[in-house]
Parts: sequence; C-alpha cells; structure tokens
Amino acid sequence: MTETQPDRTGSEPLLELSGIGHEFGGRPGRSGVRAVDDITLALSPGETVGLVGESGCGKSTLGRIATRLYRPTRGAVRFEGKDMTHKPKSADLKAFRRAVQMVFQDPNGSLNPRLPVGASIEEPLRARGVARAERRTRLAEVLEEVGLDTSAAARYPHEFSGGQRQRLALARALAPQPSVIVLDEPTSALDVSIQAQILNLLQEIQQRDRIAYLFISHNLGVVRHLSERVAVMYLGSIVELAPAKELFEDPQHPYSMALLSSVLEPGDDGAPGEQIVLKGELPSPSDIPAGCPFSSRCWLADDHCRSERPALTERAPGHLTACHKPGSH
Ligand SMILES: Nc1ncnc2c1ncn2[C@@H]1O[C@H](COP(=O)(O)OP(=O)(O)OP(=O)(O)O)[C@@H](O)[C@H]1O
Repeated sequence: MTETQPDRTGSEPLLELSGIGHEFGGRPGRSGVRAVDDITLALSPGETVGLVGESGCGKSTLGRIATRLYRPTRGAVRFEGKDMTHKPKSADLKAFRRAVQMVFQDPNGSLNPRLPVGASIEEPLRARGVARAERRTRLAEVLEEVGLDTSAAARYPHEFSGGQRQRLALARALAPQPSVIVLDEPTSALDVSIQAQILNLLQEIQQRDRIAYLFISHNLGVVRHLSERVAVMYLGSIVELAPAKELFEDPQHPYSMALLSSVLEPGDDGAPGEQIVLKGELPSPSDIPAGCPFSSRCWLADDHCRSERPALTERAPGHLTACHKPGSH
C-alpha cells in the first residue's frame, strides 16, 4: 500500500517502514514463508503504536525489521528520513542502532548470566566507545529511572525476580538514550500485578523522555490503554490501522471485529457484546489465500473478495482499512 501514514503530532515521522515484505526460507524460484507482506507504518516522536493479531501473523518479525535485527526482503526502513536498508552510511547506521532499541518478552536474552548486570547494561555504551566514567554515570541514572538501587549493578541476573529482570532489560535499552523502543510482549511472562508496575514505568519513561514505542502484545486491554494508534495484523499484512479509541469502539474490518470482540464492553443496555468466533483454521503464511487474505474465514466474503485484494485505504481521518466491505456486520 502506498498511503502516507497520518501523523498525530504533525511532526516528521521518526521511524518509517515502507512497503516492508519479509520471507523466511525463500529460494530462487521457490517462495518461502511470507511472514510480512507490504507493510507501511510510521512512528512519530513520543507516540505509542500498538501491534496486535493472532500468533504467527508477523508481529515479532516486523518488530525485528523495525530495529534492523532483520533486513527486510522488500521495502525500506527509514530513520529521521534516512534509508537504513540499502547501504546506509556507517555513521547513520550507528546512530540508528543507538536510537532504536528493542525489549523482548524474555529479559534473559539481554542479560549475560555470567556477568554482573551493570556490565550488561553498560555493554551497548562500551560498544560505542563511551568512556568508563560516563558509562558509570549513565548506569546509575538508568537504574534509578527503572526503580532499582544502584547497588543492583554488582549483582547477577539470577539474583533478581522476573519483574526486576525486565526492569534491568529496560535499563539496558534506555542506556543509549533511544528515541524509539520496540517492545515485544514486554510483560507477558510476568504476574499480573508486576505487569501493571512495568506498564506504569513504561508510561512514566515515555512521558519524561518522549520515546516512541512500537508495542507488540496479545493483551488487547493493555494495548488499548497504552496506544494512541493500533495496527491490526492478519497473515503478515495490516488490515486496519486507527486511533486506539476509534478502533476499539468501532472496528471496520471483520477480522478486527472478531479479534476485539473478545474484549467488548457491555452495550448501552448493559448486555455483554457479542463474541465473534472465527471459523476455519488460520491459513499457512506459505499459502496465503488469493484476493483478501481474510476471505477464507470471513462471513462477508464474496467472489470479489476472493479474487481482488483490497488495498489499505483511509476511509476516515487516520483510519485505514483493507476491506471491500468495511463496517458491515
Ligand atoms: N526464523 C524464522 N524462520 C522461519 N520462519 C519463521 C521465523 N520466524 C518466524 N517465522 C514464521 O513467520 C511467521 C510470523 O512469525 P512471527 O513470530 O513474526 O509472528 P508473531 O505474530 O510475532 O507470533 P507470536 O504472537 O506467536 O509471537 C510465522 O509463520 C512463523 O512461523
């Protein structure tokens, strides 16, 4: 799709993904798993964009492409207007790697079990040649920012609880003073009460430092609470992108309606909303249906839907839907 993404703040987007496609295991003459298919999405300073969709729809792959942990098979990642995909200048790529960080569901991936956590948090700074004294100052600052005592730096990962370890992973991501953090299910492995603490912390940090978040989560309630905009993914594509409130109150794509029906609030009459149970299996990403990818499970689908893929189109300000029959029930 080619639409320019609406910008909440009116400022230049910080991070732009345009026409991103990604295949795993493709070989010349043989297509592989199409994990991400033609995604365009932009993040502005200080905003949170939620990314939701069933397991396997490509959320993590897109998150990894946004941080350039993966190089996309197609399309471009731009940071502050500069292309980071096709032979970027090494100074630009270095600035990008500092400014765009990722926090994973499992904090253990960011913390070396054999090193005191302070060393793991300082590591991204050391890699950039930041002097020792400055690293130490920054380490103390980020530990304080995530609500831990500076004495934590000398202890080892196994000495901390799961919630504390996620605070430490966040401290490591914050150390280089990023402007974007991709959060991939950052609280899913934690107890509910600890989840709330980490989510509050993320909000505090964002308000203070104006960091943009790409927030990947299965927890629709949390996504609604944290995000300004939400993108709904199905089989590697964005099928709907809208301001969070609008999406949750009035989803236009049948897939969004089904997905969000699990968290519907009671209607005006107090009766619970109707839950939509999708029929059929999620197709394999290596065998995406012709026409609309959702047509094989959509109760509204007709021949047109099965033959022509609907483009993601802006139908109301900031509200884009890829459906031939948006808003139909
Ligand atoms: N390294 C890989 N090699 C091959 N296929 C992969 C790889 N990583 C992901 N995939 C496939 O790409 C598709 C998208 O996976 P991805 O992990 O991005 O989805 P997801 O929406 O993040 O899922 P979940 O919510 O379960 O984390 C899936 O079909 C998955 O099996």
